[in-house]
Amino acid sequence: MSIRVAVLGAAGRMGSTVCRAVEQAEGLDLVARLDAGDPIDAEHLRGAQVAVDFTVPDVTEANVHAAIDAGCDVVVGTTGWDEESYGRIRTHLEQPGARGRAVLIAPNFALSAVLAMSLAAKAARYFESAEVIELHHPGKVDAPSGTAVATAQRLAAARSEAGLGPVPDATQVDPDGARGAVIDGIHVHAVRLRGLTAHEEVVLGNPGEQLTIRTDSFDRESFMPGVVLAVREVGSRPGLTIGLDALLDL
Ligand SMILES: NC(=O)C1=CN([C@@H]2O[C@H](COP(=O)(O)OP(=O)(O)OC[C@H]3O[C@@H](n4cnc5c(N)ncnc54)[C@H](OP(=O)(O)O)[C@@H]3O)[C@@H](O)[C@H]2O)C=CC1
Ligand SMILES: O=C(O)C1=N[C@H](C(=O)O)C[C@H](O)C1
Repeated sequence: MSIRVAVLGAAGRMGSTVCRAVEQAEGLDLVARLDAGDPIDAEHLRGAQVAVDFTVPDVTEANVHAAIDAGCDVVVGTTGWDEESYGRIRTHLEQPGARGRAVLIAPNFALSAVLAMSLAAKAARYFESAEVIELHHPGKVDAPSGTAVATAQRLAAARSEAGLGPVPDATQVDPDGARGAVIDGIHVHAVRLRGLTAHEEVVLGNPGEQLTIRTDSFDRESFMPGVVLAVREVGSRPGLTIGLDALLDL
């Protein structure tokens, strides 16, 4: 029996790639392509069991609530989530009408990026300094990337667990923000460049040495195995799952 899938943001860069991947995947059946202006309700979702959201940060949370209300499990790749919005999804999933429903939200579905984040978190405790540089296509609407935010949070958590203090930094004068965004104490730098797709470097430094962990998505194809895996698995994980790590046993 195939899993019926709806794609939200179906006309976008990721949504259109996801539509093709779902059409080609064994055991998945693409039943609805929704984009801006389309209501997200049972009628328009056309019997979908899983809705996949690759839209824009401003609307993704509302889409997920609507898809849950329409009886779907949801896989989300859109950025813009934080602890408060995760909390509202958890609360929604505890309501009687939504119990048993599942939502999986991942900042990055590419295997190389998921592994880079995991390796960086593992390495973080051994280095005095840590910074994140993310590099993307110039059509991206948000900065820093969701992946960079998640990476910085994981670096910070690993450092704190290991008892490390703040990263060394003598900067006192920086009127234009040249040191980048600071997320949980980790500096994050965003590059937007024609020709790029999605890339990230985590640089970790000690006296006399540096470890660089780099992930490159040259093509949106790189995200598809992770998205297809999430569509297949989400229904067996009721509640909210954040990140692909759990599905990969990392
Ligand atoms: N987790 C991951 O692995 C990845 C995540 N992303 C993230 O996915 C998101 C989408 O990226 P990308 O495809 O490049 O962006 P695009 O701008 O190419 O696509 C977004 C699409 O969503 C549509 N849209 C806007 N509002 C709604 C709505 N209310 N309901 C349904 N559709 C809507 C847009 O329509 P219109 O243009 O008409 O407004 C557009 O077609 C971003 O947040 C990005 O960071 C990207 C790559 C990988
Ligand atoms: O907008 C993109 O392209 C990407 N967005 C995600 C993010 O913000 O982390 C994932 C990937 O970096 C591509």
